[in-house]
Amino acid sequence: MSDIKSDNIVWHQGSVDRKRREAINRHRGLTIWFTGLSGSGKSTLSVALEERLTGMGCRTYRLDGDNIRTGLNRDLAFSPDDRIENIRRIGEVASLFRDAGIINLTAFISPYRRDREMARALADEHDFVEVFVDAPLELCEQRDPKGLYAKARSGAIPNFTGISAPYEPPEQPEVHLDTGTNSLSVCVDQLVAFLVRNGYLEQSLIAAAGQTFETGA
Ligand SMILES: Nc1ncnc2c1ncn2[C@@H]1O[C@H](COP(=O)(O)OS(=O)(=O)O)[C@@H](OP(=O)(O)O)[C@H]1O
Ligand SMILES: Nc1ncnc2c1ncn2[C@@H]1O[C@H](COP(=O)(O)OP(=O)(O)O)[C@@H](O)[C@H]1O
Repeated sequence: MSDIKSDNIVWHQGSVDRKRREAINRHRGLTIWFTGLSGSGKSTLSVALEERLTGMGCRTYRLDGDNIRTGLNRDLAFSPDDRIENIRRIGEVASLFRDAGIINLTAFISPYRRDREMARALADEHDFVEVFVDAPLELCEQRDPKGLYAKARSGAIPNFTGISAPYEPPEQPEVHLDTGTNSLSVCVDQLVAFLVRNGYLEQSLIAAAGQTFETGA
């Protein structure tokens, strides 16, 4: 890649590859990328979907904005440049998890379309499922699970998404969830149905969990 700062970097290939890891896991490495306003339901959904997938015997890992910002990305705040770098790093981390054969669920506002597309571009086709967690700003503000909208309205938090910073909704997400109207369990069922319908989950995993799904549209 042209933007690598160092010369003399030579890729080192191991002997265990992604295919072998995936064969053991009985599913592909996959990124499920949740995007939406604060309070739209990204964290809640990713936790619930991870619970469901783990119940089927899938290997999963959840990457959540608030958590990652206490560690790997603790040097980043919420300026446009910092958000771009936040999502660039998460795109790379998600790529590592795919290579590990793990279903990774990312819950970041990821407000810029271009950055989400950059994260997608690191994945093979079909290995990146963008989920638009859609709830109207007014509802997110009513929910205000962490009291951040109130702080943002009072001016205590600058650059707050939806109030004083932009959010660019996906144009063609693989899954569009209306969390303003539908319950959490309906949304999780929609997600699982999408994964089954599109061949991400083997029938044997689903059968082992004793679950049945309506996979129609
Ligand atoms: N200014 C501002 N704007 C938006 N959100 C803010 C801000 N300051 C702090 N928070 C809290 O940080 C969480 C969003 O972090 P992300 O890493 O997902 O943001 S981004 O993708 O870089 O835009 C977000 O979490 P969620 O509510 O889960 O979305 C907030 O808890
Ligand atoms: N269908 C739904 N999916 C996800 N969350 C929902 C849904 N309906 C209501 N909620 C509620 O909305 C809030 C979403 O908060 P959270 O998951 O922290 O959002 P985000 O991670 O996008 O900031 C929670 O209080 C959750 O219980």
